[in-house]
Amino acid sequence: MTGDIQVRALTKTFRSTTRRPGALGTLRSLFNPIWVTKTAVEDITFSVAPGELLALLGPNGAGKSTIIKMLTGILTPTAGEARVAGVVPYEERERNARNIGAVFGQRTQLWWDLPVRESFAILRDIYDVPADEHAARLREFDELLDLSSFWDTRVRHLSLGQRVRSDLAAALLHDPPVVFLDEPTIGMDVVVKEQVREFLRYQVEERGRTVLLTTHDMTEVERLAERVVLINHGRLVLDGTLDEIRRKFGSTWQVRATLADAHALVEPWAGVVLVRREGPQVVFGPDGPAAPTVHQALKQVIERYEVTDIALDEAELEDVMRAAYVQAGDTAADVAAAQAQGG
Ligand SMILES: Nc1ncnc2c1ncn2[C@@H]1O[C@H](COP(=O)(O)OP(=O)(O)OP(=O)(O)O)[C@@H](O)[C@H]1O
Repeated sequence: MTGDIQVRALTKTFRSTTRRPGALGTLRSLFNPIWVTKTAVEDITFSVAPGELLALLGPNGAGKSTIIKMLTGILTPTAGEARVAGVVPYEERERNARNIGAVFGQRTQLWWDLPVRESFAILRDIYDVPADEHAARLREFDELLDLSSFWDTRVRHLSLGQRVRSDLAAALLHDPPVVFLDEPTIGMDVVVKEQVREFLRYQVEERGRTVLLTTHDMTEVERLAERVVLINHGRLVLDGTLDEIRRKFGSTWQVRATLADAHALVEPWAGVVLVRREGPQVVFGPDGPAAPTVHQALKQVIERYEVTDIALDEAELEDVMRAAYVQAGDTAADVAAAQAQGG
């Protein structure tokens, strides 16, 4: 089972009408509407390898859902193209549907008035899954998601956590190689969140599924993703591994060391400040744009001092991402402005 996602120069603009102010204006707008164009996704290119989990991140309104809607075949791009497991989703919606599973944390795809297990049976028939395969997969999902404790309950009576676990199982029952998850754990308690993350990790690592995940939860990104794509105002601002992004933007590290000699002379050096000192305990931090990476700093401390213990605190991913948006976003804006001026 393999599936990859290829997105090239993908663009989506929405055209909608807006009203003029006042009652007369509203009336005039009925006969002579004002059209406005909104570019939700602009010239986005990225790919996800088979068996990889990529987190697609960005602030509210950045364009994440619009990208997922094009990849699931719900929307057709204005320009550019996308392929999911070799299929152009908006040209072959049915073929694409067999290759993908999708979970939208904010709404269910299940039949509201039916017990969960009946929804599963309907999906088995829709996707022509052999009965023994269906039963085996359901057993596997039950082990990881504990579905049997509530699968005879009507969907409308499920808690949020139970509902999303059911949605996840429903999305994967036909064994799709590619899975789209739009904020799957939003509003869940920590225990259920962790259960869902374990399930997703299993699906990627053991079942080789390709996953595109959107989330605002940085703990989730840290637990699940190796690579992230950041978008802002519909444009791609960054594509890299978490390590690369931390190295580039995570400048708020601290290195804590215990010196062998409690009275040793300690002085800052290029790009590094002494944050605190209490006897043998010293804490170093980054100083300015020329600061070393956390790994370089660790090495420099060991080279300079005889230490009996050393530890490092990395920046919270949330802070790293904020720095990435600001710095990478500015760079992207500069590049776009230079291109617009023919520079
Ligand atoms: N059908 C539509 N018509 C007009 N504008 C739209 C439509 N769908 C989305 N947009 C606009 O496109 C932009 C991107 O929206 P999108 O839902 O993709 O963002 P998002 O990154 O998923 O945000 P969130 O994190 O809030 O879910 C927004 O400015 C939104 O208002």
